Amino acid sequence: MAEAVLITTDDLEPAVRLRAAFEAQQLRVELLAPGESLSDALAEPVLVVITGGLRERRARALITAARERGRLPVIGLTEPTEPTGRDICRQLGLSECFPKPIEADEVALVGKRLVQREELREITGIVGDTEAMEEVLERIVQIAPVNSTALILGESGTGKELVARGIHALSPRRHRPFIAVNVAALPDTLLESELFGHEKGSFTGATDRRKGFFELANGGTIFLDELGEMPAGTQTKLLRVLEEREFRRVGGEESIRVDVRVVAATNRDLRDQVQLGHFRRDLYHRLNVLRIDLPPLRARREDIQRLIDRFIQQFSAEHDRSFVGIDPQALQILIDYDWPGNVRELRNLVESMVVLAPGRVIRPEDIPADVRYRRRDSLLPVPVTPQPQVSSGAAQLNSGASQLNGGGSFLPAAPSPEMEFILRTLFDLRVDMEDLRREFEVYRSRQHEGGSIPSGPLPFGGYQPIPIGLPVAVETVPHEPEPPPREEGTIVFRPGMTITQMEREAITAALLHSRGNRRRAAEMLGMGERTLYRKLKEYGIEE
Ligand SMILES: Nc1ncnc2c1ncn2[C@@H]1O[C@H](COP(=O)(O)OP(=O)(O)OP(=O)(O)O)[C@@H](O)[C@H]1O
Repeated sequence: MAEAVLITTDDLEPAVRLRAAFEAQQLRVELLAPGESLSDALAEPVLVVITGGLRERRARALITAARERGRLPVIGLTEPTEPTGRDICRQLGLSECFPKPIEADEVALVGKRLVQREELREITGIVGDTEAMEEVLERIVQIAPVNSTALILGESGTGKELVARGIHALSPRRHRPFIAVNVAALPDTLLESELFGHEKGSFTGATDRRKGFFELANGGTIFLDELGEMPAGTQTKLLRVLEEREFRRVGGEESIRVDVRVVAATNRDLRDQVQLGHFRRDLYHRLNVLRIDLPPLRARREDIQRLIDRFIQQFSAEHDRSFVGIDPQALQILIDYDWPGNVRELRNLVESMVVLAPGRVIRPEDIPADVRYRRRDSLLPVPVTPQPQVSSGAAQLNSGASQLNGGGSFLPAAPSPEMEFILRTLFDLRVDMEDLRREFEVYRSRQHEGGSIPSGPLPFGGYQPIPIGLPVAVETVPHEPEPPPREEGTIVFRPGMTITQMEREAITAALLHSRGNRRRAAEMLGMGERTLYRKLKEYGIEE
């Protein structure tokens, strides 16, 4: 069935002008006569425009029917005498409102963008209804049709590649190749030849002439992920491609011209990299023309439930499991968690729970301990022994901090002020002890290295105590004990840990030990750099 914008004829004059304006935007239009509903339309609606009587029964029925169809956007035209504005618009369940008399071209432009936003969600699978994500989608729609370079900034796992794919998919280049290159995953020695190709014999192993990604992407888009990791020599060559649209293959003399749109992304602060002299200032300015900032997941917690629903649906189908959803308490734990690995971490977690959870609903006990223990708003790292009967003396102490759920396990609730005071004091004490212990170890290791022993007081101040109110947990659920704090370069085995969890620990420890140097970390772990890179992504490990 063809797709069309449905315009009601409640007010015929603007309806006719809007039809012409939408058609000028290459969108088909169908007029909906008074009394006709969405199901009377011959075409599949992609947008509904209600030209009058917004508070009347028919308009309300159309809005409800649009909602029932998922995400069908609705624009409403308000009378000059009617109140208008974003709040009114939301109250009425409309995507956008325009007061009469309207500027038909403006309404059609906004309408087209709404249609494209939904198209974008469908093509890329981007989930997010928060204002921050709506803005991101709007930016993609604006940026897509032009040819300029685009820069996407955001923490790892926030969806930068999805956005880059969205820009390509809505652009006139969409029928040409989209090539994604992860700059950090390629060793420096190979990067240039992978990007720009090489001539036969240009280096050991170059047995043939080979085209690089820029040539392969000709006419399309190249996505350079983790651009902040690009070595200086390659940055210079990239700048030349951006400015002159040409380059030479490694070991080649001939200049090759290409028509490639560059979309770059990084999770590093490129301005800092410029200040530190690690990134070319001119390249930064060349790239920073059109920019999209992706918010971390913890800054848009309202999207978490939608993402979980989407991933449960997706992975239940993929793994042939009949999952129906998530228990409200489990959902709250996931909403409260800080998601350092962002959407990727959430996606991986939901997949593992869909595969491993015994029931058809994700329950709090299906959530791995490390996620439950790092809850944003929990209070303390003190495990409280669970009390099976709430009537005992110990349980009374506990009762302010927990409530019994239907399944018989204790769930954290706000502790009483006395309880909170006691637990906070214990926590402070623990932090102080931890600081003392670390300071003492530094002192002792200096002594060991034969360095001068400070005669004054011990060098306090080198460590940041953990601020109160940060992710620490009062754990009253009768499960795993609280994991002991990690020391730099130490892997702690806890009973119940899986090989995967051990591997995650080992990778984190190796990175700490190598101060973030991936190559050294990979060597220590006896794995290839690419494998390490893949695992960092898989486990959502932040460096
Ligand atoms: N808004 C979103 N809706 C649905 N899925 C998402 C969203 N954001 C990210 N994802 C999913 O999370 C995973 C990571 O996304 P993506 O690779 O685009 O992140 P990234 O920011 O490019 O990460 P990195 O910086 O590590 O390369 C992918 O599986 C992607 O499909």
